[in-house]
Amino acid sequence: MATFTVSTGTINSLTRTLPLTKNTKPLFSPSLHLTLKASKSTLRGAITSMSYGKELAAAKNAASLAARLCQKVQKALLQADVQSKSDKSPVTVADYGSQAVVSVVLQKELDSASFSLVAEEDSGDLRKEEGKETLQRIMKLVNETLASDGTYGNAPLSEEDVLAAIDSGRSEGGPSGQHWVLDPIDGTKGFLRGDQYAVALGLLDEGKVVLGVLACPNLPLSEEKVGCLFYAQVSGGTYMQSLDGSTPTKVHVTDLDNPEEASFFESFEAAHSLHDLSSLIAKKLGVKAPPVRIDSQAKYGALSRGDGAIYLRFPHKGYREKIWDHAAGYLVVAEAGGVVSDAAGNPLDFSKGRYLDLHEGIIVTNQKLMPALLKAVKESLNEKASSL
Ligand SMILES: Nc1ncnc2c1ncn2[C@@H]1O[C@H](COP(=O)(O)O)[C@@H](OP(=O)(O)O)[C@H]1O
Ligand SMILES: [Mg+2]
Ligand SMILES: [Mg+2]
Ligand SMILES: [Mg+2]
Repeated sequence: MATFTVSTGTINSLTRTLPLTKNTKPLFSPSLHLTLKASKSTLRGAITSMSYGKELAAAKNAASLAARLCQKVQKALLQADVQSKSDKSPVTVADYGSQAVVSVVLQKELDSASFSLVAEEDSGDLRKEEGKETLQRIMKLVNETLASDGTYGNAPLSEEDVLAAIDSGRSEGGPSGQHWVLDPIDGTKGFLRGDQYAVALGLLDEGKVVLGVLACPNLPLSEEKVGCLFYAQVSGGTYMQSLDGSTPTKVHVTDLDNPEEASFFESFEAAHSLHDLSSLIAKKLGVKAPPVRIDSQAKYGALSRGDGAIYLRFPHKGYREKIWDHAAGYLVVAEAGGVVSDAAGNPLDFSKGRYLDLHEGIIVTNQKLMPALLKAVKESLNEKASSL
């Protein structure tokens, strides 16, 4: 097992050198020391001998290519790239383009007759008169991205092909059969700010997540390199490699058992998670470090390799979590030895369609810290309820 420690200073200078457009912030809070524990993978059992080997290879390809498209757009971020969805969340040409690329690659690599995809975006706004110009830009981006790979670019896609690829994501998922689950850009707000985001792709089989792939283009891989691809297969462990395909390393969550030494992740956006509640929970646990606020499922990826020990997510009342916001991240953490549950300690159930039914929120940590975390969560929720 090779263990290497990256000091906070290194992380800050690393993130400062990211080739981003605006508002690039250090990834980690100044007091956090990031310990990355990784063992060199022998690759035995990682890809070849597993039952989802073909699907995993296709998913890694699809997510990496989609990440390439996103990186290109993030570098050239323009206000005109942003559309507003009817639910008022932002959506960019990169969200649509990424979804189209993943859909096309998976269908080319796998049996397209039985293909089912549960994905965040749909083409509704692009089919309107005012979406025409955006659609053309998406088509160009998708074709350029597919051509850049050499394998998929022989016949350029038409506008109708792109719309159909996006709309293949309308599946409802559910408890039977296989369904891909895609968030083409998770952390769109982070993406727009020039911060963290992820392309998150999972595979459900009979209601269980069996594959998870997270492409995190702005997450440091090492002292020299930025951009991580995490992938996990059920019972196969979690691996991390560069987006351009370096040798994978096996990763594991932290083995910390003292909550006072733990640091915790939460959403950058206060609208997505109750920061006051997580600070109360952290205080009860005795956590000394300030919260590490980053966007997207990059939090699950970072936690899977031991950068920080806890992830707390408590949406405001009434919000319903979607499966694509957690499926891939869940498996990446679970296969790295972590535990993901709702605030009452129940496992997440991805078999109920597009939404997750949850008690209050989502908490993530290692097995040793989970009992103390659950206790602190319960006490904090009770306190919050009695103060209302
Ligand atoms: N009010 C809300 N509460 C909780 N989550 C929300 C939210 N509004 C949007 N989200 C979800 O939070 C995700 C981002 O998570 P994070 O805060 O960890 O970056 C968004 O994914 P998208 O960016 O894919 O839309 C979106 O699905
Ligand atoms: Mg969204
Ligand atoms: Mg999302
Ligand atoms: Mg998204």
